[in-house]
Amino acid sequence: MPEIVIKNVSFSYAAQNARPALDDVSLRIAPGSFVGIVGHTGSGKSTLVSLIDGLGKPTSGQIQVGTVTVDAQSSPADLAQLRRHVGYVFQFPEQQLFAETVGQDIAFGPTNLGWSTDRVQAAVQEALKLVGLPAAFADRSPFALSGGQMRRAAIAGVLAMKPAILILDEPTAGLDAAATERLLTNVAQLHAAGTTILLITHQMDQVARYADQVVVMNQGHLVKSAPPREIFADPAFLAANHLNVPAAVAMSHQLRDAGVKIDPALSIDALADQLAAKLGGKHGEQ
Ligand SMILES: Nc1ncnc2c1ncn2[C@@H]1O[C@H](COP(=O)(O)OP(=O)(O)OP(=O)(O)O)[C@@H](O)[C@H]1O
Repeated sequence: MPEIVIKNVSFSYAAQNARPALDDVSLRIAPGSFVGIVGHTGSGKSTLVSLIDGLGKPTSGQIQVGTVTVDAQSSPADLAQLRRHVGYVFQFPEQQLFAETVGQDIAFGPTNLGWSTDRVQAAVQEALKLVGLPAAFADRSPFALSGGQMRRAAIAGVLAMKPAILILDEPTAGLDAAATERLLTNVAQLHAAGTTILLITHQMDQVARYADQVVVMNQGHLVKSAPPREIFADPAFLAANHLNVPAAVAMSHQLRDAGVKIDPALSIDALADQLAAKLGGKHGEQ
């Protein structure tokens, strides 16, 4: 499983840009981590993950994924090497569905990797299972599915290539509560099976529930990389970085850390009571 090491990476979209999209970012992500990447709009989250996927090269600094290292001098072929390890689910991935059937769509990536027909077909079926779609959906038109099902079919196309690192850019945007829950459960299962997850989100409850490391971006800078308990425990830091963490989310995270299973239907008062009982009753004073 590859480690990700980002060393002093800066990136500008255009030389005349007053402010680089990424400014001297350094970060280490251990294999098998679940990383939540958060920050205000335009803070550099998508730019950061797109460089990890080799979609561009750093203006300065280095990105290492496993044994592959890229920098400002790297060739397109070097950048493509990064992609061997990484699957990138773009925002609204269903907009990229194009084939006549779901099966053909999912098969596109594995076929491009040069896999045999049998291996591709097995990967298609496995990917459908991973996202919880019935095997028979392989023969359906992707455009005859619900919005949530289309999203899952598109994600299956990325999973079929069996990436060791999975990037998800706001994967639940526009989904209802049930579809959100199903999708995040799938992602948690992939993580449990060893996949490194990089989740860009504005939903702090998703970070609280799943992430073991939170990367906070602000105006192209990486301002902090730490476990959620550290990030959520500092209201001044949260406010300074425009992170809206409802009290219930912060509390539910502390309870998760303390080993308590959270009932999502609990009111904030009930959560506060549980937290006080578990952690010694100090919470209400903060
Ligand atoms: N293709 C592009 N060309 C020029 N500038 C860009 C391009 N994409 C992003 N930027 C700029 O780079 C900066 C970082 O953008 P980025 O998309 O990485 O932020 P983000 O944190 O992912 O934002 P959001 O939460 O809105 O998706 C912003 O100032 C943005 O305007």
